[in-house]
Amino acid sequence: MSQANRVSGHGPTQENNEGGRTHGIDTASLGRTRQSLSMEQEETCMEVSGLNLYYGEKQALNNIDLTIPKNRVTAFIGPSGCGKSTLLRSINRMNDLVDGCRIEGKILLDGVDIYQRGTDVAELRRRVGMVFQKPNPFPKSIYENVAYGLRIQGVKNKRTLDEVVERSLRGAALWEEVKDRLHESALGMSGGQQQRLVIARTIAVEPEVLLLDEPASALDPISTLKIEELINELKSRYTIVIVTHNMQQAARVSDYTAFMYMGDLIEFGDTDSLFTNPDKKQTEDYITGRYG
Ligand SMILES: Nc1ncnc2c1ncn2[C@@H]1O[C@H](COP(=O)(O)OP(=O)(O)OP(=O)(O)O)[C@@H](O)[C@H]1O
Repeated sequence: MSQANRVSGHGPTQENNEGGRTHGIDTASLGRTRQSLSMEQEETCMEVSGLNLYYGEKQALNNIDLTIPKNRVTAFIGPSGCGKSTLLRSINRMNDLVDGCRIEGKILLDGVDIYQRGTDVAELRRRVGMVFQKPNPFPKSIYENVAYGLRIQGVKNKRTLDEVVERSLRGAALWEEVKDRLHESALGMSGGQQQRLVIARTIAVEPEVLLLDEPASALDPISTLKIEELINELKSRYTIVIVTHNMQQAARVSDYTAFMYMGDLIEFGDTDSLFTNPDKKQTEDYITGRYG
């Protein structure tokens, strides 16, 4: 058992690890070198505490407590309807836009409750950017898509805009593919390129956190791989939270994983431990494909 599998909070007794390949998830072929992870050693980026969320009468999240570590990738997994997207959208208050949605509890960003009265929600969404399942570039040029957030902030200087556009496109691993057609419509790009463009647009305004809601589920396998590689590169600069239906993907890209079921956070831990030696029976049933 690796060091990563001995992190506190996971019982050592379950006999379910067969030489690195457990529950159908091949943790030995994660495509990157795992470092030993322990929440005790992580810097906190965000802290969710006592979060209850209701859509009208229906409660969708039940008393969620979760610490999101800085400059790591945290994955939310669980069967359809368990509340992954709802929790993700709570982290930058996207649920404010849903009629009848009500929350109790706190979500701290750098120690400050994002739900406290007087929070500048537009500024919060700049700091906590979001990328959705379906790429949603604006019907504008590639350049203008990336420059959009700065233009909204009133930046007019061409040199500044050029620099940010190039830096963001490089950051999203897209520059080489588009540098000769920056002024062509973004709608002419492939789906995978569009999704990386949306990531470039999001990082152009220098967020601290990137929320990714199934960012590769509408993409082909090669584009998916590019997004996964990009996530691995971006985490040195950003805290990333990803919702994914794909457990292999969660195992490949994330450092920490939260397993949710029917609005509850069942288990949270470092990804290797959660997939190879889960604490809870419900987690084990899910990752072995018994439901979901
Ligand atoms: N806008 C909404 N209004 C009412 N109920 C909603 C709304 N959005 C989600 N729900 C309900 O909240 C629960 C959690 O939904 P959510 O989309 O967060 O789950 P999920 O785990 O992300 O699901 P999936 O994997 O299918 O996307 C579900 O019962 C869903 O029907």
